Amino acid sequence: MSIVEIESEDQFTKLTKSDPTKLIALYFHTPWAAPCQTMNAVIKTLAQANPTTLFLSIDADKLGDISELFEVSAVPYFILIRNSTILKELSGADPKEFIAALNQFGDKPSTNQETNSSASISAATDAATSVPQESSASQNGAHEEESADALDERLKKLTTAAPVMLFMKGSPLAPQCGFLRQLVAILREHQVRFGFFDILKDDSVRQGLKTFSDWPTFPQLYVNGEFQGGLDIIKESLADDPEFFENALKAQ
Ligand SMILES: N[C@@H](CCC(=O)N[C@@H](CS)C(=O)NCC(=O)O)C(=O)O
Ligand code: FES
Repeated sequence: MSIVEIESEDQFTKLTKSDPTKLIALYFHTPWAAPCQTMNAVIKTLAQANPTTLFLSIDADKLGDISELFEVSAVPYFILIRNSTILKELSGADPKEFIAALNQFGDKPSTNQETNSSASISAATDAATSVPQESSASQNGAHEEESADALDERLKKLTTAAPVMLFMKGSPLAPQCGFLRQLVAILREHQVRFGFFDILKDDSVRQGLKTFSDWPTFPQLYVNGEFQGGLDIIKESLADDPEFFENALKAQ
């Protein structure tokens, strides 16, 4: 089964109810988020390699009601469902995590398909080098010898990966501390769509960003590649200007 691009809520309801025992993979994305561009290719490959799984692709901006139903506040976002039960939720552009979840909950593909899929999946994974969350590869030492310049370059890319980028501990659905929870709530309240990076997955980014932004703590919020501040500063900025986010997004 290839991937179905959802056009309406009705179509979504019909498809998700048609065969409850089938594994359904929801892929939330937006046209503007750079990490989604990479994941689009990965998802296409995975849909071909896992014909028994129903892949539904959902534009989170266009289909806000479905996104709200699943409390999707950042993209890319994945949800695996079977028998109307959420088996797994994943956020961020880490193809490896998604592939592992599919292997865990999906039906095993035939040997032939397995060979094909692992080849193309690793190609798709390689393509993800410059996007957020991929750098969790540093956990396995992939960035061990990263020079100061290379880190600086990577931070520049990360801070501009989406118009609004939040550097946080954990993910928007599972913020790992109260400061993060508050800032995520503020962003939701103002209906700001944002990309995020989990700094707990990459210590080089965690430490490097403190120097890069000249700011010692997290959360850190970037708009159009410009550092805006941590939680307290964002609260102050909003008190001074209720349209702070709109204005920051307009400024180039
Ligand atoms: N008042 C700060 C609170 C942020 C804060 O104190 N964060 C700490 C604890 S989450 C931090 O990031 N420490 C540095 C680290 O964990 O690397 C703000 O406005 O953002
Ligand atoms: S992780 Fe402890 S206060 Fe944020």
